[in-house]
Amino acid sequence: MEEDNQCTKPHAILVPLPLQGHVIPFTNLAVKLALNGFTITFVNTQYIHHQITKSQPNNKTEQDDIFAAARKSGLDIRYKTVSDGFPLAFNRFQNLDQCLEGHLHVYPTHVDELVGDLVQSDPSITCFIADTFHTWPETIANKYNLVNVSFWTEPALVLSIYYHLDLLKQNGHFGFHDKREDNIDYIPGVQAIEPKDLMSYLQAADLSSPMLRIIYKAFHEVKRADFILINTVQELESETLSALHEKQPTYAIGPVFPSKPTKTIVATNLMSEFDCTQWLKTKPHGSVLFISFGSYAQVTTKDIEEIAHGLLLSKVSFIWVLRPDTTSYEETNILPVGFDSLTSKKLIVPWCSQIKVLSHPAVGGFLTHCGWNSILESMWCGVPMLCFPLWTDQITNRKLVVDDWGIGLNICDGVKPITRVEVAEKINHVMSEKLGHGLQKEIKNVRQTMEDALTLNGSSQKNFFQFLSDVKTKVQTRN
Ligand SMILES: O=c1ccn([C@@H]2O[C@H](COP(=O)(O)OP(=O)(O)O[C@H]3O[C@H](CO)[C@@H](O)[C@H](O)[C@H]3O)[C@@H](O)[C@H]2O)c(=O)[nH]1
Repeated sequence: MEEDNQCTKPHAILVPLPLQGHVIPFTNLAVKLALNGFTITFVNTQYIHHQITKSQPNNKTEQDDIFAAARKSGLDIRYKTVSDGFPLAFNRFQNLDQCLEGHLHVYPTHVDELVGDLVQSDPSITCFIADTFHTWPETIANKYNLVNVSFWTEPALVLSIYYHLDLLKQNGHFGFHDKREDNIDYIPGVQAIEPKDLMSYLQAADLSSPMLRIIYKAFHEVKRADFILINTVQELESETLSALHEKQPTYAIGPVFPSKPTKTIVATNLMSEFDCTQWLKTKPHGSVLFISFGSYAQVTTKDIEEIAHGLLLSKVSFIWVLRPDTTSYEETNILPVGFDSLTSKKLIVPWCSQIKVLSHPAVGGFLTHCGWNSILESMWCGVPMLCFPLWTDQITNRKLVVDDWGIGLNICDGVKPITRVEVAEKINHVMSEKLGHGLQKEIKNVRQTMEDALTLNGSSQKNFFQFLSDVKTKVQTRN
């Protein structure tokens, strides 16, 4: 019996991109797979592991192994760390290009070595689940005869655009200094989209940046994956998903959250969390605006100043997550003079549990940089958004939120700089019961769609079970 179980129980190695917005959905996926009979070996970089343990309240037993509590609860999740090639003290964000070069050339060698050791010591390992942004999954999966699964942590729309870079190039919308400016209407499953809504990397002038080289390689690589998992919902992006599915087996399994999103048993925070619960308790229903720009995007001091003044003009209560590196790695005093004085209307924190804050009934709006996790969490909590996209997929995600789904507003038109008056106006629109009624109605529908997708017969659950079954078949037929 034991032997049979060993043979049929799939064992997957999971390797997220070493960034907060990727580690969170990967951790949730690990738990979801383990709850459904997988053995998991989860691999974080030593740097990510160090950041997580540093951010934990003292004396927590899971400090050395973030999955210790999950294992105690019966889940078979093992934990490994790997070097990304840089010393722990190296500032990866401040030296982004150097860090990306390392990710292209050094990090894969370490992952390869680790996977080789793991596979040799444990032949039950059959499956390799890596972030789509990694540039080497095919090589490693092939070398060790593992089923190759790509996990995409952004919307299907964004995947589809990267997937069809060749079409964008052929049609002159990408890869040229004088690019076409008309709509892009030839990507399978994607409605006509304006070039200004493309991800920032595809709008950049430098065509040989390390980031673009990663993109070329990663989206060449993904085409050889056996399966693609996407953290989205079928009903929200059905045409795009169908078109992708025609190319490769693609499964929309989102939102990939813990079963109780506000009570996760695995530590993932890279920064220490401030508890906002007591403060929120004192606020009326729907009266608080939450503001966060995710884990690493940077904002100009000028924009911070306009947002700060806009907040004061709007007169709403708010929680603002201002990471110490929000504007730069040197500047710490970024708020306008006078803004920082304590009033009961505002709470400024370096980091908090975003999902806990968004789930609180006092929160009525979210000024967000449009990271995909933030969007999924806001939709799940039924909180309308004010969109302030900064770079990468956030630009394209904004289109989904504002133009396609009608669950958010633009903070500005994206051409002219943001102004405090406009910021205040938009905040009051989103937060007003009357003016924000349309947004609230739409977001309730989206929340229902997500909830339905996660029921036993819902699309995400069915897709997930189909994936489990397909992966098992594939494992059995590996040569
Ligand atoms: O105080 C905070 C702020 C954020 N979060 C969490 O951190 C995650 C942030 O993820 P996301 O909103 O996606 O933003 P980024 O950290 O910027 O994520 C990166 O990864 C995402 C997924 O690939 C992309 O969509 C983004 O553009 C990219 O910047 C979310 O789960 C938040 O709940 C907290 O828990 N507390």
